[in-house]
Amino acid sequence: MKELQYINRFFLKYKGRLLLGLLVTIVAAVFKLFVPIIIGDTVNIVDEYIRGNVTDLEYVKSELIKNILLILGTTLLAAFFTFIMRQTIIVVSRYIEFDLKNVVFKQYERLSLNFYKQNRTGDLMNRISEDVGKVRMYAGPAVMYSTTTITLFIVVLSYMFYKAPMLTLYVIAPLPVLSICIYKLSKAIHKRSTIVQQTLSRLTTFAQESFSGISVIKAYGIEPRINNGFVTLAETSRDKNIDLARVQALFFPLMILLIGASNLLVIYIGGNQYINGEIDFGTIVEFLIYVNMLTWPVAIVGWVSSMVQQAEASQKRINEFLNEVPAIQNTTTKVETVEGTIAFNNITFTYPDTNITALRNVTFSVKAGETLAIVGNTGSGKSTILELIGRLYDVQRGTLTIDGTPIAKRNLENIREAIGYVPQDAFLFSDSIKNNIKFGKEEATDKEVMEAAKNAAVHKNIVGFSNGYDTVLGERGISLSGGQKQRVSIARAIIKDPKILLFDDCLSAVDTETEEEILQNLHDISANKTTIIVSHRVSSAKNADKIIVLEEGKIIQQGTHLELTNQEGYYKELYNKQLSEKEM
Ligand SMILES: Nc1ncnc2c1ncn2[C@@H]1O[C@H](COP(=O)(O)OP(=O)(O)OP(=O)(O)O)[C@@H](O)[C@H]1O
Repeated sequence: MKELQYINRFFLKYKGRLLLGLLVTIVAAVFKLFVPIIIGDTVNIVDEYIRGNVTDLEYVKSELIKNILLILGTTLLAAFFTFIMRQTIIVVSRYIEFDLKNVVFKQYERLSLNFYKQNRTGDLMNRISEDVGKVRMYAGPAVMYSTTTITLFIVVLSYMFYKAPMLTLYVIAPLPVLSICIYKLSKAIHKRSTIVQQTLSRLTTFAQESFSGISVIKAYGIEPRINNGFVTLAETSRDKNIDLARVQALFFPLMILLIGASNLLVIYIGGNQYINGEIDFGTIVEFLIYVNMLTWPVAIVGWVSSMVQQAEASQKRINEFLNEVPAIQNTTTKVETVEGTIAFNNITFTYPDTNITALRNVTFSVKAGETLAIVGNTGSGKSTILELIGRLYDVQRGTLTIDGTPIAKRNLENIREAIGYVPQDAFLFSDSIKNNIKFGKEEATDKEVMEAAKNAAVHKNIVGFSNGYDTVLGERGISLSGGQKQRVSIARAIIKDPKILLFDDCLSAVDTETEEEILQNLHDISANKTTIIVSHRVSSAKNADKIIVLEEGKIIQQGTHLELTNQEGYYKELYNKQLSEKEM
């Protein structure tokens, strides 16, 4: 229960509703007690009449009608309180589920990129849905059933002992056996359902990947192989489900068996006591109802304890993530304006998860409003520089300053607000093109969206679609070409009107003419912005105020286009190569 202590804060938050729920549960249990008493009383009246102790038929009839009305009234009240009980306790558990999901999601958002490298998406999804769901079962049904059981037990058993102590001892004897059996059965069911869940998730992942990669599967003609893979997984899933169903099928027969045993005891022992004149006939009937009333709560003790165990395991998994401290911390809440001067001073950076040293003693600076281009072979560390500026990772050796202050000492939120980042793989959401662009500025007007799209040279493509800017992208909509995606992603950065623009090789999929158009537009837009363009093309770099050339994490050349084309080296070679390709 140590891990589940985390949930106490939510119990405290909803204490009013919860207390009301518990109170109503107790009242509902007390009302349930009255029905068997009235039934017992009714049977006794009839018994007395049959035995000739009471002869006034009218009196018997009126007593019976009175009792029927009482039973009806009490049952209705018990039902009403049971309804209120569910409305309070179960509703509270839904609130707690909602709160917990939000807490986990917020924590996911706070965690750094490294965390996402170390944990699989499926696992993150499971903890926020499956595990939270299991904890809800503890916060709602487990609390409700435990309260019902405890109250019923105290109320019903005390009354039973008061009415017929010996008979009570006999009839409750099978109940602990029932509870232990159900507990063992619940554990076996839990074990099997975990396996069923795992096989199901493997099956879903397989199907999902097959659908995403359907074009590759068809192009390679490997449908039969994929089909066989699916059938094998489906067979395993079927077998595990059958295994689970077999154990589940034992649950009700076992309950019926043990209730039957208790009923027999009531009839046999109670019958003997009635014959001996120790109890009246109504008590036997009353006890029969009580035994059946107690069986379900007893069975539930086993079920609830297995539910609590599962919730404990799930909360432990959730706590693991909640206790994770984000690698990147915001050290100040002071609101700061960002001018955009960026300086790398002797920075060496190694990725913590792979131990790959991506940058070695890198030193350069860009003044606010200037444009810097970074060129270099693939894997030379270009993207890493942009990631450090966005503080997706913290610098380990050397210093990175923004406007002269080390980046770690600046307000992280302000830094990120000041950056418009276009990643190498443009990511667009399954939403309209307009909303994808507005992602950069939520309150942007349609005119601003169009303006940004024009500057990113994608407006003409968008208006060519039948739904224009409302065209939905992704699974349920159309897919854009690589170049179109890149340009929508550029529009998203432009609309933000940030102080720092970071373009990570985001013109690679557009033709040189469109590239030229976008660069021309950027030139106007970025007049007062610091712009860093990562590219493999000299055409993207040539107009920059400064160009740096990276090789295996080191700066091997830096200067302007003119300076670099006038010296032997990587840049000049690249320039000549791309020039001759263009002429061909
Ligand atoms: N998130 C990461 N975790 C671990 N290693 C990484 C990560 N990103 C990049 N690397 C490694 O760091 C090195 C530099 O990568 P980087 O992406 O900065 O190169 P790049 O110059 O941008 O390459 P490209 O032009 O192909 O995009 C590579 O060896 C790469 O394998």
